[in-house]
Amino acid sequence: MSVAHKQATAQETNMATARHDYRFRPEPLWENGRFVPPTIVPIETAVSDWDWIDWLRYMRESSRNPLHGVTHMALTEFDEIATGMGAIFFTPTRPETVREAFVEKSGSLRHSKIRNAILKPALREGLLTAEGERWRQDRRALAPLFTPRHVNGYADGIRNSAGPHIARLLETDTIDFGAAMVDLTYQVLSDVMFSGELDGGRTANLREIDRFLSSMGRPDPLDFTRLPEWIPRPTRIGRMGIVKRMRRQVRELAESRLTRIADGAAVPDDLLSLILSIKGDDDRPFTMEQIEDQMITFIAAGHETTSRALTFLFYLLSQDDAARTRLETECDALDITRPAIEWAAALPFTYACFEEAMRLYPPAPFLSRELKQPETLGEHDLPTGSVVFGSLWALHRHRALWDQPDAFVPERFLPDVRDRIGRFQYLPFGLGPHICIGARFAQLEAIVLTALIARQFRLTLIGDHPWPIARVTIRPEKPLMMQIERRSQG
Ligand code: HEM
Repeated sequence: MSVAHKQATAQETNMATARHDYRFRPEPLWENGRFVPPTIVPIETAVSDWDWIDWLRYMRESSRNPLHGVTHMALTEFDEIATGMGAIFFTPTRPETVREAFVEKSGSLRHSKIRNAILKPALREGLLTAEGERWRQDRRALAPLFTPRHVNGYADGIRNSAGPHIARLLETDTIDFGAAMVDLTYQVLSDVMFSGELDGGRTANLREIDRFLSSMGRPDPLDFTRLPEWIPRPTRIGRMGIVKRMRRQVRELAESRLTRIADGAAVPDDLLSLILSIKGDDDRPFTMEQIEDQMITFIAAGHETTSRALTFLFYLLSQDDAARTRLETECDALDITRPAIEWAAALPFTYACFEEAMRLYPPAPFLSRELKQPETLGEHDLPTGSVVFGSLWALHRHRALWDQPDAFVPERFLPDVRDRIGRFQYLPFGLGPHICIGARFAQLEAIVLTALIARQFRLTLIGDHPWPIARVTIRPEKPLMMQIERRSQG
């Protein structure tokens, strides 16, 4: 019996007697020789059949875990439209409609209120949250920092930074692997972007960032209403202290760098120095506010995403011996004296595993927008204010787009068959004008870190299977406990 069928049966039983059981958690299983990790069981009834109790429960559960907001209909049919609580919600899942909405007609979209409510208090006018002319100018100014030439230049920096951090983090018997990956990607980013000067490598800072991101990423129930953004959200009160402290640290570092530059002293050749040297459209350098916003944004957008992808990748490998052996064999054969930029080409299966992990657990799962003018998307005429919800979770697991949609099948991403996957059905880095500016950096970093870890260590799950929960990123709900076995000297 397929997972979808099994889950459907469980649901039907529930539906006969009660409302949707948001607490139901299926067991992991093997299906047609493939590992299927436990995953969210979506609500089956059509939104049009819901009464206000269904809506209240849906809002409460979606606030606790936004993955519960993805309905069975979104996973099985194309372009779900729902009306409720005075708003229209449109979830494009036909790849052509996804392209139409986020590329061709992206000019009709703005970031949604809920996205702004979650991200803006901390990121202010950083690239992830800015819009209109401000965003256009900043994107143009920052784009050169992420060209292939620049990112390739970071490759050996990533590799040199990662080695000692991996040794420090994984030289132990058991570990919360998710936390270790957050630590690792933060340290690598901090080294490459700020030459490790941001916090002098203090993990206290890291813990704060982690706490801040996990609290920031949870929508407040009031975010689902039409109440204006300036009305304080109860669950967000008290979180801003962390943001203020981080901003102060970032400003102090930027100011001390600027002083050193003005004094003619040598400064590290890193991303911060580049940000401090770029000029906007008006030929002026970024203001201190802009620098703070962009640096906080790069920290927030740049380390958690990659760490989640690695966390789920190593979890999936820990369950699939054949895939793990193949990946280890490939990584063992790698000549690590070669420049890191050449590694990806030598590791096609490893890269396929990374892509498949991001299909099953897209680190940034939702592209949340609303219409700023009436627009036709797919077959629907939508009024101003309609929510356009790009659900990478639904797209990546859509029953009509993927074979064995919930199973771990890395081979589908191998180079000889990769082009069978439609351009607009797999979008871990988003699409359109707001496509991830750091994608190339993340791909490079992920392959380097995966190869270095897999050559030296083997991880075995010793605790519960991870239950995916969406905050800003998809993360395991509880610590992902792994046993570590040393394989080689690296
Ligand atoms: C596996 C790692 C990553 C994933 C899956 C990822 C995913 C995404 C996605 C889906 C978006 C689009 C959001 C939207 O349209 O609402 C995005 C935007 C963005 N990402 Fe990433 N990201 C990753 C790594 C990074 C890194 C390493 C950086 C920087 C160093 C970064 C910086 C940004 C920024 C600044 C934006 C906003 C772009 C704009 O609106 O112009 N990301 N990312």
